[in-house]
Amino acid sequence: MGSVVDAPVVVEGVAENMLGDKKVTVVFVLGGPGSGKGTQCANIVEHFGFTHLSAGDLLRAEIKSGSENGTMIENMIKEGKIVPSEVTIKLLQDAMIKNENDKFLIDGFPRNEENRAAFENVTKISPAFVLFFDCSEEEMERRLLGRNQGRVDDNIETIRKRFKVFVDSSLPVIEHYNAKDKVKKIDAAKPISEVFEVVKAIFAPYAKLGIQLLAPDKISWIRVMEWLNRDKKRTTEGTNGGVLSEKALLECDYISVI
Ligand SMILES: Nc1ncnc2c1ncn2[C@@H]1O[C@H](COP(=O)(O)OP(=O)(O)OP(=O)(O)O)[C@@H](O)[C@H]1O
Ligand SMILES: Nc1ccn([C@@H]2O[C@H](COP(=O)(O)O)[C@@H](O)[C@H]2O)c(=O)n1
Repeated sequence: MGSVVDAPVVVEGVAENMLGDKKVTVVFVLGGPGSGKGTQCANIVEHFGFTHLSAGDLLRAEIKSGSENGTMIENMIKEGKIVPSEVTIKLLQDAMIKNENDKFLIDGFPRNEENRAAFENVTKISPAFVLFFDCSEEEMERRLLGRNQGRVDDNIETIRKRFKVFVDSSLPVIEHYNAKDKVKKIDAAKPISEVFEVVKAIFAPYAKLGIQLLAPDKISWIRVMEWLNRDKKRTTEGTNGGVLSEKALLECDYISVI
């Protein structure tokens, strides 16, 4: 019996974009403060191999790093205001370039129309889709006041300001993508595990398959991985030099999909 490895499934029609020389798939994760974006992103990372980039976390790290923008960013966050786009976009872009992954969850961005337009102009990236965690202010307020992570903006005064910024500036971004049929709205008021069941169904095309080598003497992992990595569509060449589809590969007697 051979060993087990994760292999990606074919994802047809998913938007892929350019970041310098790098092709990436981006999902924007939006929703009000405390709607559960970060919590669900952690689940998606674990199950679907995305890299989570939280705009808020990147800005907080920038404050800690002692950067020249640190004081300005800290003041904006304390007031629940949106930091100028060029600052946040630079942080996101650098993080994507540095990371070897090609699938990113961008959480808490774009926060306003300026964020959105500037990101598209600078990176030429448009999202494959947008996850929108929909939750009442009453529930979000309860969660934020109970979060207990020492955040300077988790106090009732700043929370109210953040709710207003969300309604005035962030909802129009969601409406923009909704008009393009790119929004997947999720009822985020439910318990964490129930929300993730819905998220899971949305990300199903990105699921990883386990593959088991049944006859390691007849087929090597190197050969299988060569086939799977041949190109993005996972069309693969057979040993006879012809073209072997992924379906045929997965039906091969020497391997099984688990
Ligand atoms: N579905 C849920 N039900 C109850 N509590 C939740 C749920 N999802 C997240 N929480 C809790 O609510 C708090 C806020 O969640 P989280 O940090 O994921 O929200 P967020 O949308 O990322 O917030 P922010 O935009 O302020 O960063 C956390 O303490 C988290 O454990
Ligand atoms: N695109 C963004 C994202 C965040 N901010 C600022 O950070 C604060 C916290 O963001 P979270 O996503 O972690 O809740 C937010 O209130 C803004 O002040 C931003 O400016 N631009």
